Amino acid sequence: MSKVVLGGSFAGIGTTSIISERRPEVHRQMRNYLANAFSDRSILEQEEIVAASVDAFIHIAGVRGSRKEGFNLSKTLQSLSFDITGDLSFGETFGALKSGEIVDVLNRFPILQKVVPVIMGKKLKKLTQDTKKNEELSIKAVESRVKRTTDRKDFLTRILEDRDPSVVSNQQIAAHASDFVIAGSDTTATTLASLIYYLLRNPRVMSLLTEEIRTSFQRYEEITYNSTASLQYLRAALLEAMRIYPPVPMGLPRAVPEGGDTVDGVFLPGGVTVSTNPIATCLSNHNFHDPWSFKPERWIGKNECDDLDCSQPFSLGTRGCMGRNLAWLSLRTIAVKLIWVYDLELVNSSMDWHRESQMHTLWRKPDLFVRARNRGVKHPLLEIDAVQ
Ligand code: HEM
Repeated sequence: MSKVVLGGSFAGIGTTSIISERRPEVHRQMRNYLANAFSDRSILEQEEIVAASVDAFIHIAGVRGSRKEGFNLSKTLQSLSFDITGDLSFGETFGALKSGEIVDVLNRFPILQKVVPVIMGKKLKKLTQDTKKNEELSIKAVESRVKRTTDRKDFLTRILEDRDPSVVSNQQIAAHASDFVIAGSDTTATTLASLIYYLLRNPRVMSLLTEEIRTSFQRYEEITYNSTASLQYLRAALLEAMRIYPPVPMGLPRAVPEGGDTVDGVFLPGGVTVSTNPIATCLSNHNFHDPWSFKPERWIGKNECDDLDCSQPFSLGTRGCMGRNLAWLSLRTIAVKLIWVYDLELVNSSMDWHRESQMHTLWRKPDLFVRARNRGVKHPLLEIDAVQ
């Protein structure tokens, strides 16, 4: 059984959701009726919606990143992942990338205000504290998506297809939808920020990954979920980024079942809360050789030095991440498109971004200013005169 982990929406108005629901049987039912929205088939259908936001991000990276002062990659990735999860969950984009302001998103979707200030810091909290709206706006967004006749393939497509409205209300769907944004946006943005930071601090690794990416594709349009699946060094670099900087850094609480149980040779009475701390397991030299070094090679071929199973960024078991297919779609296509088009450079090369990060349930990530220079790719998307 799990406690509320990354927030959990709507509990205040009597609706539990996939993250906040604690009764195993009810939670299992929820997972069953949501599973279809996250299947491999659904991910392929959702790819077009995801790609629209990724392409907007690639354009913006070129416009803003070509300046001497660079652009804040960490914040822009946060906006991108908000737009992707919002678009899939509520049937409309939040527009965070274009407006450059996550505050606008929060005013439209106040349910997110509970968790986002944890991630983004006090300044944001102050900007949004006057908004007294409640969950109604999220429900309205779902209702309007339910009424609309559309052939767009988002999470709601499958959820609505499979639902019995007498069992799963619009309010229930809105609660899940808010959870998807909370669970899927910061985690994806964090992994990519960690990846790019560590690549820029490790030129050898960056050059191997760049070689793999640039020799695999002739045209931008070839970069897809399926075509990036065979990139072994990319997969390894992403796994290493999630090991060295776990996107969900807190120990996820689990209750020992009634009657007690034995964990690692120690008997624990029922009801006791246990957890495994990802930072401790991923950065312990008992589990990983030279744990503070960024070495994608750990994840390739035979490895007798590391206990790779100690890094479980998506967790395991009945509460493990439902969105991992979607996460891989975003992680792979964003990283590949960025590196295929641009040569990247840290603006402040002496900054220790990892050391300056703070953990407040999730990560409070410092700014990460990066320059992005087009290596000579010609594509209408990359013309620097439209969106800024
Ligand atoms: C790199 C990206 C991601 C990472 C590292 C990640 C990690 C996790 C972790 C560790 C959990 C487990 C919580 C627990 O065991 O209690 C979780 C749960 C969950 N994740 Fe993800 N996640 C990612 C992306 C996504 C995305 C893109 C979505 C969908 C929009 C998503 C949806 C969910 C949901 C719905 C749950 C709750 C599952 C349940 O309680 O049954 N995640 N995620």
